[in-house]
Amino acid sequence: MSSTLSDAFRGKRLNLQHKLLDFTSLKELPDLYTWTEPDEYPAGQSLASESVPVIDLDGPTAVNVNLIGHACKTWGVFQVINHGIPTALLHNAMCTSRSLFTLPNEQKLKVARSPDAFEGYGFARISSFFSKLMWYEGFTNVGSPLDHFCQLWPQDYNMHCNVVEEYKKEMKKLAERLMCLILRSLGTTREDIKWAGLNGDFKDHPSPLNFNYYPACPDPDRAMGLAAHTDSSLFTILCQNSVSGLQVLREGTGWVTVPPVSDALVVNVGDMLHILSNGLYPSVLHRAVATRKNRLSIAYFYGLPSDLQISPLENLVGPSQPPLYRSISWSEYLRMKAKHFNKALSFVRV
Ligand SMILES: C=C1C[C@]23C[C@@]1(O)CC[C@H]2[C@@]12CCC[C@@](C)(C(=O)O1)[C@H]2[C@@H]3C(=O)O
Ligand SMILES: O=C(O)CCC(=O)C(=O)O
Ligand SMILES: [Fe+2]
Repeated sequence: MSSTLSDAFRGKRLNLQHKLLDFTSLKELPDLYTWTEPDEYPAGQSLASESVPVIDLDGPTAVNVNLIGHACKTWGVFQVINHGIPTALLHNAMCTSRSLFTLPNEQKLKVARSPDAFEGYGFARISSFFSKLMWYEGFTNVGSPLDHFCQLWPQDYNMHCNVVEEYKKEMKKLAERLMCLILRSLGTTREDIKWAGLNGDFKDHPSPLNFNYYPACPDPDRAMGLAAHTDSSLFTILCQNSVSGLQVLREGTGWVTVPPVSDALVVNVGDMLHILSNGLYPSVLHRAVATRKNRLSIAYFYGLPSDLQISPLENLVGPSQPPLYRSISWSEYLRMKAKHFNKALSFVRV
């Protein structure tokens, strides 16, 4: 990860001074975890006609493009099946994640994210915007996981490193494929976009991986897994285990659950795609609710070369549709997000 990206979080103090809880032994919700933030949004009605689109990537490409465009525009989220990532790899990545979070606290704390750092183990990064803590543990990886994994698993680090490296390689391939489809759905191609690279290869894409763990909660209705937020990425590819907890905000409906579908991956629109599409594909507000069962997810944030300036696509702006956002780099945007959280996009609006 380039230093400019990690700089985004420099000085953003996280509540790491709080003692880590041994979640497994708790029968009641400690006060610090009793979520008191008012929920501004109603719970969604699960109408059969209103479920998050599931897109088969094995289908004819022309269909995918339209379906993907429609899903991005109207939902900001969709699930993909037949995406080409081996089931065994998804399973192994989940096993590595489970193995990480079930290590003793002293072990996990060896790789604790320091207040200024980008990578490592800790509370939800967005904790600093709330007075209460989330029922959550996370681990962020950007470059090679070797240093951290050697400390976590002095014996087995190699196996876990291989899994994570392979997972990131496969995610990158899928992300590039999805990006092409998304660009086509916006009426452009990656050949038309300079930053996509001369050979059509997206170069130097820092794409952080976030391992998320929501331990079984004794009182889930009064706790919060991960509070409502949008991602800063172009889009995020999320692998979730079989425990449901992810919800997206749907205009006119409220919170809608994204049900775990076997072997499917969830794709959600982030703020950089919102800017690139001139607001046509809005980034989706989402959250993870606390549950009575252990829940795991792995988020791959498909980013942009850190210092590259992006602005709304040329073919989407004109005299009748001026650009709604100024040009900005991902590293500058991450800095704004770390400061203004869910209001960051409004600071980029012209
Ligand atoms: C590049 C990143 C995006 C992210 C911050 C991170 O360094 C890795 C974690 C990501 C995450 C996950 C939870 C919500 C979020 C807003 C946060 O604070 O950390 C996102 C960040 C983001 O998308 O801006
Ligand atoms: O765990 C989930 O379902 C959501 C995770 C998430 O939103 C994130 O990592 O940004
Ligand atoms: Fe997210």
